[in-house]
Amino acid sequence: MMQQIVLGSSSQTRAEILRAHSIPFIQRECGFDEEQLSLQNPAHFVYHATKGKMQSYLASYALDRAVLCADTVVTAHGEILRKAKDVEDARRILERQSGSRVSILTCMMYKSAKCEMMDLSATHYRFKPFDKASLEAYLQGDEWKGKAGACMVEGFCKSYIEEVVGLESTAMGLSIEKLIPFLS
Ligand SMILES: Nc1nc2c(ncn2[C@@H]2O[C@H](COP(=O)(O)OP(=O)(O)OP(=O)(O)O)[C@@H](O)[C@H]2O)c(=O)[nH]1
Repeated sequence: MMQQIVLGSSSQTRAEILRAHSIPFIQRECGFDEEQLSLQNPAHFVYHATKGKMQSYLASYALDRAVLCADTVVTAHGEILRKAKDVEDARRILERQSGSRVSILTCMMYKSAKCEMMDLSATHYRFKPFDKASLEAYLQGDEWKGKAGACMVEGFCKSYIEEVVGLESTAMGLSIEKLIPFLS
């Protein structure tokens, strides 16, 4: 029986990925504010955000269970695209990705009494131009909220994928295939 871990993240997507792989977990917030980071390099950003989340978690909780933290950003045209502030911001962020090459970077840090693991992976897409009416319909809903780049590679973006290099799980926020070997 796999040991229960702590998902140190409020992300529903990450929780769904763990559930889909039958990994027992409880979810705890880390309370780290990424807004304090002013890093332009996306890899540096997700690394320091994940490190901050892990440090914040360990300052609040004992290591009674293994803990997993992660951070994800989208980049397009050299710009880091994070979570949209409102629907206008979501429209701007998604239009930057339409018909473009987009990379989604996820950093994960896992710490247990036995081992520590850090993984930083990227998944690269080339999207066809987004259909304007479909984009507006997507923006009228709530699915884009709380998601890096307002995008859903398994949802709205899926039909526009012309090329992909990397794991879908990385693009969704948790490179699960890289984590599983470390789980007891
Ligand atoms: N469903 C889905 N979620 C995505 C996709 N891309 C990014 N996300 C989610 O977007 C969020 C990125 O924001 P983060 O700051 O890394 O994490 P968070 O959701 O704020 O949660 P914390 O770990 O508590 O900070 C995560 O929840 C990712 O799982 C995607 O293509 N599909």
